[in-house]
Amino acid sequence: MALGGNAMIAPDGTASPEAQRAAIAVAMGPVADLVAAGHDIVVTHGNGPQVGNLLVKNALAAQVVPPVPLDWCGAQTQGTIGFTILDELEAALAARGATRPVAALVSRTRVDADDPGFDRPTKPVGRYLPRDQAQVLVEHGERWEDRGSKGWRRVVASPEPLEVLETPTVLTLLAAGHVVIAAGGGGIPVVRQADGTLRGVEAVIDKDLTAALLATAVRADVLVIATDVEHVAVGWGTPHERALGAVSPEELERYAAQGEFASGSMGPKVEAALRFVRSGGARSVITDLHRIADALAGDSGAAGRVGTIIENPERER
Ligand SMILES: Nc1ncnc2c1ncn2[C@@H]1O[C@H](COP(=O)(O)OP(=O)(O)O)[C@@H](O)[C@H]1O
Ligand SMILES: NC(=O)OP(=O)(O)O
Repeated sequence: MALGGNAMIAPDGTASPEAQRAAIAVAMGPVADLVAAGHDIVVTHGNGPQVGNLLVKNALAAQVVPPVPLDWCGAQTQGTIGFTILDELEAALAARGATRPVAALVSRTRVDADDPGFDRPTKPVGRYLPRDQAQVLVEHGERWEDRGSKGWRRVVASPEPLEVLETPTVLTLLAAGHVVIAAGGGGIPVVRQADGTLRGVEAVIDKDLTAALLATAVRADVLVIATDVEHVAVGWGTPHERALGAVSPEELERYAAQGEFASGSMGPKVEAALRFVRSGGARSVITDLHRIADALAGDSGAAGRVGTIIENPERER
């Protein structure tokens, strides 16, 4: 399951520790319901808002303490978000009378040092700012992008995830009955050097794309992409908006090629869902975090099928 970074801050974007803990406590309810129902789950979480905030702290404190690179910031978000998820998921499981051990893994994701993503930043991080304030930071050398109605957002390099290096450990923990929190923020980006050693690199990997990779590697039955909308839509934000329920990979690929899904938000989710079923996974589900149980059960809500469901036609249910 990939859990959106926005599910881990307050709806108004407040990212104080109290607001993050409260949001994560809410987010762990639906996850705990699935665990209590007997599912084995690996959770990958986002870190876009949080990692961007660490960059701001770096910049403001640079005269006092040395700034740390972006891979360190990513590792820090795995620590703080992982720690909070552990607390809140354990509490939510206890409230349901379910006892399952939970483990949060500091995890690295290998990327290619020559990935074109290093030259073309695409990953939105941190807070939204009005255009004039973003412009000042652009003049100081930062890359910012117009993200629509919410304002402008900083963008950083986001190379393709190639391999979650902790996959064997995830499998060991799953086999031992743990709920596993892994590859948070898409994983700490590392490259393999000529001498075989690893080196962290400055980037933020898209957690949905990493989730597809990890779900394939652990042979998950289903990739769940939990976000804040119940359906993927075509014609999104227009008078012709139409929610997608059950959709074939071919149809979804066609819409993606027509530019229906925004980069940095729904685009990577759709791409991740497609990659998982194209790599042999049975089913991908994109829906609101609070509707995941209904979507997995195949329920029909008042307005029809809950969630956007992409089935692999080559896999029997
Ligand atoms: N075609 C689309 N259908 C539905 N939502 C879309 C679409 N294009 C962009 N979005 C936006 O994508 C958002 C989810 O992406 P994002 O904010 O990155 O989520 P998360 O933090 O949960 O990973 C939705 O809240 C919606 O505003
Ligand atoms: N790393 C990442 O994809 O984070 P968000 O989902 O929070 O953008």
